[in-house]
Amino acid sequence: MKLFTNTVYAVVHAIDEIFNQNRYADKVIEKTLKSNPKWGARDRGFIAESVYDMVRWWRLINFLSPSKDNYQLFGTYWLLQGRTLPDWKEFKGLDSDTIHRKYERLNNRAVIQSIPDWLDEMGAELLGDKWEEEINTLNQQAEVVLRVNTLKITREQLMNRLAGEEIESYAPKGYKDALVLAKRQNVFKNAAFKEGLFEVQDASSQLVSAALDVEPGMRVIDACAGAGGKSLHLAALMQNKGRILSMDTEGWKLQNTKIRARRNGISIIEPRVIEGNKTIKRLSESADRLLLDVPCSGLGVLKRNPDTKWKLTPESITKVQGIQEEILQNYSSMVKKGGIMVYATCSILPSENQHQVEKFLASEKGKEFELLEDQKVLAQESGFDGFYIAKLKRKEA
Ligand SMILES: C[S@@+](CC[C@H](N)C(=O)[O-])C[C@H]1O[C@@H](n2cnc3c(N)ncnc32)[C@H](O)[C@@H]1O
Repeated sequence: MKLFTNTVYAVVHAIDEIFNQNRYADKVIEKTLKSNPKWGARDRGFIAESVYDMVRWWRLINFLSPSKDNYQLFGTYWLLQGRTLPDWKEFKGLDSDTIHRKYERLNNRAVIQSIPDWLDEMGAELLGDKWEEEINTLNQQAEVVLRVNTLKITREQLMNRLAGEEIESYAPKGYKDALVLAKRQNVFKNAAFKEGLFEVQDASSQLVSAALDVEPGMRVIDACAGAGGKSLHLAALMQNKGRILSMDTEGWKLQNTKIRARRNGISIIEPRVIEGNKTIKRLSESADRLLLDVPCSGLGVLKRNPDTKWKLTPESITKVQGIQEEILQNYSSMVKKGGIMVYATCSILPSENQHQVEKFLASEKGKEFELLEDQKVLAQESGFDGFYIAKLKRKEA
């Protein structure tokens, strides 16, 4: 593959913004791609993939040929892929054999997997012999998964429509609304997306709304709705009948939910900003179904957001665990007696998952609930993102 100065410059510049200005990789990539409308699909693919890959392998490439110069680091990444470099002055001094020999001699797992030492220790402690395979899987590129908007189209119809545009996909077993694209590509410009026929949502994430067993006509609360991915799915499962209160502490995220609901042809979603405990108290015992898709470390979605591993710290994980605990304690009162509550994270750490549910069930508030089932979705087993989904019932009396 031939390298071009302008697209390599875009990658190097984006890396500088991510690591030196502490910006989110997805936002930086979005801005970079917008900066030059003349780039075609191949250029865009090259930029996005190279930036994500360099972020993913940042510790490893810095170990193999330490440098402050992002061109040199790009060159190391490129050679590590088994590719060759052009004769540019920016790549002077880089030698493929030296880099590969150093790589082959490596025996430190945290460096090989390109993660911080603390994360390797925490993962090994909490996941035992499943950790190595899990982090290995999470270091791979994510597939593009669509969730069919069944309010507008069937999965088969969408598959055929996309195939007509030479976008091949397959229907993964066990995920009834999902389609996986055979080749990674940006589908947000596709007419079918603009018509609201699908959303981009990982297959594991699609298990969350399904676990709530919603029915048309129910009153549902999605208490950490964010941009509304799960709310939209819930609305489709309810055939757009009933009411969904999509709540979040961040009002700007709920604005996105509104836009997406309109595109999806959904009218039953009502966004509501959480302004404090009063908002929650007013909704006491009002929901047939309650979704707590709580903030978490995001360690289950490292494939998609590789920069998470450089932004997280053991302290930030402890902090988010405190928020999860509070949400379980304070928000669970919103579900009616006899109703169902789902607690979900996109984390693979038991400390954010089953340990939280165990702690909740042992507490005074938790005594009113029983655990019906939980799914510990590891990326290595599902092939998709890592998730945790616990389904609890509020006892009748
Ligand atoms: C995992 S994300 C939700 C993703 C969303 N459900 C979706 O499917 O797109 C967690 C959300 O919880 C929100 N959040 C953080 N603290 C909260 C709190 N105390 N109460 C409610 N939401 C909170 C965050 O703003 C974030 O949008």
